[in-house]
Amino acid sequence: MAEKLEGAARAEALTTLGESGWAEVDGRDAIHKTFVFKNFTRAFGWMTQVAIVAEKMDHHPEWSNVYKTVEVTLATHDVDGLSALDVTLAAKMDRLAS
Ligand SMILES: C[C@H](O)[C@H](O)[C@H]1CNC2=NC(N)=NC(=O)C2=N1
Repeated sequence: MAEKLEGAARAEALTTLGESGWAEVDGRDAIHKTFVFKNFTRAFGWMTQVAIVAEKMDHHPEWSNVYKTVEVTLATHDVDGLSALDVTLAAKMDRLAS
């Protein structure tokens, strides 16, 4: 079971994530980022790669896709907030998009 990210560890993680465009969601302990790709094929290809990573982690994004844009929200439902799993998945998403 994941542990809820709190205190200094949470603040530090949010600072680092903020540098790559992740922001806290209003009214919910979750993070959000908008990924914009060159075209639909790139966006969907990235989603496919992320889906495999997410399934291996047993940690799944909330996301939607319109053409070349993917809106992503990450949270850990089991703890009703953020955990290290969200930080790890966010970093993997960034790396696969770069
Ligand atoms: C039973 C299963 O391991 C859990 O429901 C997993 C699946 N994927 C998950 N994904 C996310 N984002 N949060 C969770 O708490 C979560 N829990």
